Amino acid sequence: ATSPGRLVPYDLLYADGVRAYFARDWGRAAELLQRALHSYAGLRAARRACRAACRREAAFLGGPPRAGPWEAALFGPVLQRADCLQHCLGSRLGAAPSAHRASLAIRRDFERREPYNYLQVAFFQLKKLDQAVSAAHTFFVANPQHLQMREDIEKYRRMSGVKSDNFRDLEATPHWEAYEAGVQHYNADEYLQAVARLEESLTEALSALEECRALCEGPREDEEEEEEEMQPGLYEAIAAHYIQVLKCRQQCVLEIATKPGRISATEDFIPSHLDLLQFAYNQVGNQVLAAECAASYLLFYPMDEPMLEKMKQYHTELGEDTAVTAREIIQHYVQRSLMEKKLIYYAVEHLGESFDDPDLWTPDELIPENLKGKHREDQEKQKQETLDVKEMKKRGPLPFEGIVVTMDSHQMNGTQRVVFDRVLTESECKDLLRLTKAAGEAGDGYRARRSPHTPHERFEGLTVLKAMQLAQNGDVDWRDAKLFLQASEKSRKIVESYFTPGKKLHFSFTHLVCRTAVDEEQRGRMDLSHPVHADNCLLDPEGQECWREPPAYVYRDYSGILYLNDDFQGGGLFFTEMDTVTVTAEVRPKCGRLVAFSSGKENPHGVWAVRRGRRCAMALWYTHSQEHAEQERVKAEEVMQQRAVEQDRPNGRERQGADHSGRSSSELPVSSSGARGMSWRHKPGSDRTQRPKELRARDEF
Ligand SMILES: O=C(O)CCC(=O)C(=O)O
Ligand SMILES: [Fe+2]
Repeated sequence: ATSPGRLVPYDLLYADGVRAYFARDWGRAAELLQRALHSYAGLRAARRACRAACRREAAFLGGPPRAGPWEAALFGPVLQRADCLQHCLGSRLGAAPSAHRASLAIRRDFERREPYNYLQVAFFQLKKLDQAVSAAHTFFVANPQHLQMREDIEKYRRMSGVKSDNFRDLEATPHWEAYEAGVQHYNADEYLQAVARLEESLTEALSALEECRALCEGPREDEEEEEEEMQPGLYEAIAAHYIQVLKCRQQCVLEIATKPGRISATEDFIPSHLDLLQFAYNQVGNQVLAAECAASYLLFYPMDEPMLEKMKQYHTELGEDTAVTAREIIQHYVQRSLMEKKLIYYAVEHLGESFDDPDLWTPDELIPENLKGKHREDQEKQKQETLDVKEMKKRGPLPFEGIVVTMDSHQMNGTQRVVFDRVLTESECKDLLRLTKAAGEAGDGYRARRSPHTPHERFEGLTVLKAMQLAQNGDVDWRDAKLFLQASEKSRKIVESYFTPGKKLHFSFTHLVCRTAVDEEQRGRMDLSHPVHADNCLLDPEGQECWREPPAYVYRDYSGILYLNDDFQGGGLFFTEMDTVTVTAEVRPKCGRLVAFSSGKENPHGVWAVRRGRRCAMALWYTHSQEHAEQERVKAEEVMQQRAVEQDRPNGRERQGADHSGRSSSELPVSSSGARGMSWRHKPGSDRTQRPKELRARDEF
């Protein structure tokens, strides 16, 4: 069955490979699984090649499209193409194409890169560490929510024999690699490199798009049989088929704009390339290319004011004689897309078809009346996001020197997220850690309890007022307590100036929190240190909604976490999509790092298990609402003030505690420490987070 030119169906190889895997025959499993992947790639390549070839042939045989109803012009070519495809695939695959039709379950497995999950284990057992690592990484890229694999990857990272360049994505799409590098350079103001990588990404994306489009053509021999109730006539069948193809082609935009492992696409992928390139070219002094990108962008959004403004500017700079035209490839892209959309919308209006337009730039006049409402909504949403991005560029300087923005929303795949570094010095972190220690040891029962979130950790929390009270009692150092107030205030200023310049942000709650791994209770642990939640609403992952109602702290507007240390294992903060399982960004805590984000449904987040050691951070919540401003802080500041006054007296008192005016701690309002609601289950039990299950026999496929 392995004669050259003849591909063994990948699902057969896969099934055998998985059987060998469960028989712990690692050598055979690895070989079969690799061959399955190879076959799968071969099959896709054959399809691409045949579709491209048959499209050319059909175009040739069909001649130029005749005038008249568009359906008629396509009547002949579609049938010819179907014939051509069968023939081409048959000769390339060495068997009837139907032999390569795998079940939906298996196709899904391959789309999710499941074979790499098995391969990783097999290679590991064979002590082929390099290959195990790249298989693990390849799987993980497409399945970032897979807890088991995450652990394996962490283990690999700690192994001495593992080189960092083994963490390779064997299925990486070139345009995504280039795009991410390009955007990173762009954000770092490295415009030369940005231009190079973004051009590369644009070229690769357009070529991936062509490949994807080619896969839409011809009979869809890889589809489940569609159960058609009524038997349509030939004419209707071909029209329906043709619309199918067009829709499929249009959806390709989404496919190239979706990064493996993410569920939603980066919207407006192609135009956004042009926008970024336009800016970057201008920055490096290449106005000609900047103008060309601007003109190309305007093909998508002819009325875009800022871009029209730039265009005017380029015209002036370059002289009116210099002709500025859009890129040909983009012209072609837009024209073709518009033509296809027109046909699809015609069918939507007259033939009862439905269509989810993946583009946000589709001109209004193309969209049938009854669909306009939804389309407008989408466009509004997109506009808001574009504004967010532009807003970002406008952000004023941070109110403190030395602080850097390490990651912004874009790099964190979301909205209203940011990471600052160097908010605290090492010595300030040390002082604050000492405060947490001393508070924990203070003899007034303020001791670590089981975490409200997990039995595998202890949880200590200290409020600002409690810190002041401990200082008054002489349990902690006054200066450390004061630093607690100051550091949190500094963070507030940073967050305010970054997210809401000119609009006052009040504290709503301040909590210095340590999470400590309970020794001996970490084995087989699958839960999180803090389950995925949003800070101001109750996430409902099934309904994809977030309820702004008690017990959620609905008045919170922004959240900040200021980290104090990194000498622990696990404990990373991560963000997810609304589904609570698709991880979109991760932040590794370390001294002086402040992560801040809006508190709503756009920022579900959680904390990975703390597996060893103690993780301390200041959790900070802010609100625009004066009436929800943190009362404890007002009192804490009063205590500070009073202390300062007393120290100024000629015979200033002792360093700490001696002036305690007889108030007992119980008279002070006690904060509601600990559980802050919002404890939606993480779903480690779902299939996607487990090892692959045994496959069913092939005839059940
Ligand atoms: O400690 C962290 O990194 C996040 C904690 C958190 O999300 C919370 O307390 O609401
Ligand atoms: Fe939170």
